Amino acid sequence: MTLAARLSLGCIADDYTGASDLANTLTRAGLRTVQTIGVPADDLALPEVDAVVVSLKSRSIEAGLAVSRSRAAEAWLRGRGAGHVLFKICSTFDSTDAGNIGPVMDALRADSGEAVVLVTPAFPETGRTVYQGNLFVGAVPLNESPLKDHPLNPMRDSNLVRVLARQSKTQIGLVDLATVTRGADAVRARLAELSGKGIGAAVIDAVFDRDLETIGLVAAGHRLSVGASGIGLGLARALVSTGEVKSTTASSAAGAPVGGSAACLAGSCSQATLQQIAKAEAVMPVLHLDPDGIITGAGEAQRALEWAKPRVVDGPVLIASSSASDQVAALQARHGRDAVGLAIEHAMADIAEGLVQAGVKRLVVAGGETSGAVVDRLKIPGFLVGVEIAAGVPVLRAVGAEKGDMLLALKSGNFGGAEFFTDALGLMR
Ligand SMILES: Nc1ncnc2c1ncn2[C@@H]1O[C@H](COP(=O)(O)OP(=O)(O)O)[C@@H](O)[C@H]1O
Ligand SMILES: O=C(O)[C@@H](O)C(=O)COP(=O)(O)O
Repeated sequence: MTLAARLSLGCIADDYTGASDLANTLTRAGLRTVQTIGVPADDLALPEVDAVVVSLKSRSIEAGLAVSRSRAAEAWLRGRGAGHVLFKICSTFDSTDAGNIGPVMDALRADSGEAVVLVTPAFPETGRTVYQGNLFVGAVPLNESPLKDHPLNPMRDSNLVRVLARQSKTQIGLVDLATVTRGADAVRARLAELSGKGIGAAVIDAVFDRDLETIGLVAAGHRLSVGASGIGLGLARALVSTGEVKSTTASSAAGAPVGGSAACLAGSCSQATLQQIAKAEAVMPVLHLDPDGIITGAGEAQRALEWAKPRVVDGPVLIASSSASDQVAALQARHGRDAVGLAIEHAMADIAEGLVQAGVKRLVVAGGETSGAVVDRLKIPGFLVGVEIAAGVPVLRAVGAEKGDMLLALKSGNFGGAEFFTDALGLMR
């Protein structure tokens, strides 16, 4: 692997869609960036880069495992010279009280020797803003947004100081918007004050990109931060403005067309994805899987492949497991939340594998956990970032994949406009 003399930014993302969102943001801000799946093998050939985003599937696994995998990624990034490591979490702070943001932050903080960690999931471009420590999704607080019904990480408290305090061993402070608005020195002074009180992490308000630029300037002087693409934007702009990184115009890494057939898989049950599936019905064949059939082992994946194979030769198809929140809740009540999630992810991976064997080379996947299961099954070790389809979702070109050239789009459940599937396929040639 070829890297710049010293990696300017190391990132650990807790899911694969989140990683591609961050890699997209860093690329657009001028950093040469690559997304790897897990810690890359030494023989993975990658171009020279300023930033590496190591993708983990650690958002919804047992906390101890999330900690050990994140620490291994951090050690690898530090070993390549990364002075700053960003732990990329979801812009909707997806995690239960038994969740992993706090434990991973605590472990990375200890490893980094960081006094006080900056934390913000703000990502204004996608409507995620933080005020007085409360996360807003568009116009509503997190606990009133559709995230209250997320299948794996239902978010019922919008106050992130409280949410993080329930997960972390350290006390959590707040840097409010008034302080951020006064500039980097005011933020530094507030952090020093919090640190003096033994507070080990601070949620920082951010409403506009300019707030994230201030935060980025401060964060760049630290060893560790926690947040979504917004703080990535701030860090990237700080690295460019201080001359640490020479800005590079985003190249069209999607490069030459790959051809082959195209397919879409949706495992996200978010309102945005449900709407995108409904729109897709008008323009491509759509198969709705029977989620109960998947769990009771009734050969749903095989049935889906038999349906899809004759159709993909004529044009793209979409296969979806997604259901509305009341049906998700009913299914989980019958079979258990984890069993449902895992069984459907496994079926989606089976379907993706079968589709690729049948000649699919362009694949759109909706859902973070779903994307993780699919990419792992396809044994793709990394991605280069291509053009942006929608905020937070780039076209990705697989590197080092056994199956050869492939283009993917890994869509966070919540991202993209109503016509997302068509928009994506239009840019994936
Ligand atoms: N019909 C369904 N009922 C219950 N759970 C489902 C259904 N379809 C998919 N799932 C599961 O819901 C979870 C969705 O998570 P994810 O793929 O991360 O989407 P998002 O990006 O919206 O968070 C996955 O574990 C998936 O297997
Ligand atoms: O920050 C975000 O919102 C996304 O990058 C993200 O993490 C996506 O997670 P999923 O919604 O589970 O795909």
